[in-house]
Amino acid sequence: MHVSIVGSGYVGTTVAACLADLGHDVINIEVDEDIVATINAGEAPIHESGLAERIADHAGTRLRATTNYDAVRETDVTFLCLPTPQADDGSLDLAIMEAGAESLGRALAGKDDDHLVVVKSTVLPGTTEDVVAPILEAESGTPIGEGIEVAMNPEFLRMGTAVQDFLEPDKVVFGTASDETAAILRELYSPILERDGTDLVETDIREAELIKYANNAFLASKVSLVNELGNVAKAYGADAYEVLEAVGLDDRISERFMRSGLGWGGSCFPKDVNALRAGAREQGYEPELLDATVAVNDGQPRRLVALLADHVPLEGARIAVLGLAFKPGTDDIRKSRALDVIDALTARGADVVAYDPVAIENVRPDYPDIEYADSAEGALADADGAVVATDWPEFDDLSFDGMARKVLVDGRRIDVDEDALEVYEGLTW
Ligand SMILES: NC(=O)c1ccc[n+]([C@@H]2O[C@H](COP(=O)([O-])OP(=O)(O)OC[C@H]3O[C@@H](n4cnc5c(N)ncnc54)[C@H](O)[C@@H]3O)[C@@H](O)[C@H]2O)c1
Ligand SMILES: O=c1ccn([C@@H]2O[C@H](COP(=O)(O)OP(=O)(O)O[C@H]3O[C@H](CO)[C@@H](O)[C@H](O)[C@H]3O)[C@@H](O)[C@H]2O)c(=O)[nH]1
Repeated sequence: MHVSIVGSGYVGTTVAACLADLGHDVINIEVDEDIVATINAGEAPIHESGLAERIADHAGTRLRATTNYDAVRETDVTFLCLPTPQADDGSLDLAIMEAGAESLGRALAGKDDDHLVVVKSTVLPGTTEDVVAPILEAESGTPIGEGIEVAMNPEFLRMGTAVQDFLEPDKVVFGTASDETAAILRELYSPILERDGTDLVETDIREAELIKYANNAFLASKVSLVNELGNVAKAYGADAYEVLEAVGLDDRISERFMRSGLGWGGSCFPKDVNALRAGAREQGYEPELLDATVAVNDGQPRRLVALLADHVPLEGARIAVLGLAFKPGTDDIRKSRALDVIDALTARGADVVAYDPVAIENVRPDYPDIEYADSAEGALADADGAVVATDWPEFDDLSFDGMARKVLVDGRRIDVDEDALEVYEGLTW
């Protein structure tokens, strides 16, 4: 099929390269000229395992990129993969989606054959039908249902494993208003749907939109519950990891997403949980559990720093922060818990020396006054204490020999030789 993809960030680039790999003819429409040039040169604009090879294989043949929305006219289906950020008050900001829908609608004006517009961005229930569809209709002059159809197909990929998550998903969700539309999506996704292990969910548009939020709210709340149980375990002098490993053996609970510690960050959980909270309030419902999910998450960095302060007077102390990315395997620092740890340490007068294998340059502009080291051991040298904020595998089996005081507070349960330390404290164990 001929497919256009509007927005070529994490989701748009991954989906485009993977659909090209599945045999479709794909064009990315992107406002950033550097991204367009990078894709057309056969290179990946972001780092995701398996992405560069796919772009190199298909660029110039089945995969192209352009800044010109008119390219959608040569395609049958357009995916909107635009950002849906958080507004200052926590609610969902649809300005970029609206601008993209306007450009797309204008480009579709007078197109002869039928066109399907699929919202892949994470949007609250009603957005596709009540915001995107009316803009498309107004700008194209074509009534929805008479040449232009809309659908919603949320994306569940994780950063770091995006290509694999897209090609080998647990589930694919189609939110459509007609079986004809669902049939187009089934054809587009057919190799993925045919593999063992992919469940297909066909539902209405509103449900598809909410499935994405419910999924992220569930996972974020699971980690917050695990963290709350971890804090209780710590208060009792028990090891939360042993407790939760046993709890996870119950099929109804599952052993995945059970790592307690500093909590969740990233470009999705924080903004999506907040958008759902704001949306629920707008609908007249008080989302008390989701409020608590955020409150527990916000408390973890402060708890980590308070634990360290029990062992090291922080005023004037040299403290190593190991890990800056919001999780291992990425240089993304958006809403990383490590930044909250740095804020709490500097507020208490500590001198921070930070290390991360890939994320330092993303932190430096906003934190020009802290020190950066080029290895974990470099950060630990002469430090009066250290904290682990991201569970990079390279932090396993660290040497603490150079530390002024061998005090480590671990927010992520890395593998540590506790005997090599004067003090080792886990956040929840
Ligand atoms: N990143 C993830 O892991 C992930 C996973 C699932 C779903 N999502 C959701 O998918 C959506 C996109 O997320 P992302 O992480 O890919 O965002 P992103 O910020 O990485 O990429 C968005 C791209 O859109 C481009 N863009 C902005 N305005 C444009 C316009 N008018 N026309 C064309 N291009 C334009 C930007 O330049 C950017 O390259 C969001 O709703 C997000 O919540 C993200
Ligand atoms: O047991 C766990 C698991 C995760 N985390 C933290 O949770 C955050 C999110 O991790 P992860 O889900 O792996 O990262 P994302 O790439 O943000 O992916 C999430 O957000 C995406 C965007 O919506 C969705 O598509 C994915 O399904 C969803 O997992 C990170 O800070 C992790 O450190 C924990 O603290 N403990």
